[in-house]
Amino acid sequence: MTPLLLVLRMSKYRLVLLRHGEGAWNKENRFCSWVDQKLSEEGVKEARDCGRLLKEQGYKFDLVFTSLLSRSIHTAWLVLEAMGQEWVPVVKSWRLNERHYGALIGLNRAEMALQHGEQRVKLWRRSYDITPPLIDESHPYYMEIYNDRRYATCDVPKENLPRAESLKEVLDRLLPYWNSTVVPEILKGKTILISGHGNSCRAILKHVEGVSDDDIANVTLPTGVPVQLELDENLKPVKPRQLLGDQAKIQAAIKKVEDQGKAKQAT
Ligand SMILES: O=C(O)[C@H](O)COP(=O)(O)O
Repeated sequence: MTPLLLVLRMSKYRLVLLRHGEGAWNKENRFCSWVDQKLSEEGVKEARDCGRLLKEQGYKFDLVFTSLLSRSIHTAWLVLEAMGQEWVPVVKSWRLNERHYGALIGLNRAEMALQHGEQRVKLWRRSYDITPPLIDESHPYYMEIYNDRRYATCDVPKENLPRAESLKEVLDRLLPYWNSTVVPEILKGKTILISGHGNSCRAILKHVEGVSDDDIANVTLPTGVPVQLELDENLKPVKPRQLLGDQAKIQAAIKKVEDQGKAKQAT
């Protein structure tokens, strides 16, 4: 490689994406999505460990983005606390929320795989443009979600908030926020942490890395593992994403998330 090309490929910005620590419903293998479940004990530990790891790596954050869901906010707090960087501003938006799983919310993935087949569950979970069945007012969590005060603070009227989303629809609602609010901060040279969700982080990866519609089905993120992106001045990756931490443990955690969609009677 010529020195010029080498310079062109140099990393200018570092960004960390983080799927929140384990939540209570991750443990129970239920689609959690927009239900505001808190972190489990293990999730609290994962977030603290993540903070310690990022501190060891020398990270100094200038700004943190979270969704409106407690598990992403608590994860950000615990990470910053473990790093001794509690003062760093935290900005929240519904546009970073987990994918809206519609009528699947609250259901057990393994039982859904028994009823509908593992392939259907895999398509619901990982395909790019398949929207799960819509939630309606008869759903047990409908009121809890849409009557929550936090959704009266959004930049769209409550009636226009999603009733179910494919990953593509997550990206469609996330991208305006990414372009108007996150990108300008990255371009100012700020080191940013996005404490989001499995599927909001997948949507960002799809966009930033230009992952194809087919290949994004093979991207699964474990809870509490920071994903480091190194970007050039055009915010294009200069190297593959790095999942930080013990690689064997990370691979095992990815497999565990994937296996949540295997058919099994709930115990
Ligand atoms: O919404 C949820 O329950 C999860 O955080 C993401 O679920 P998934 O791994 O089935 O997409």
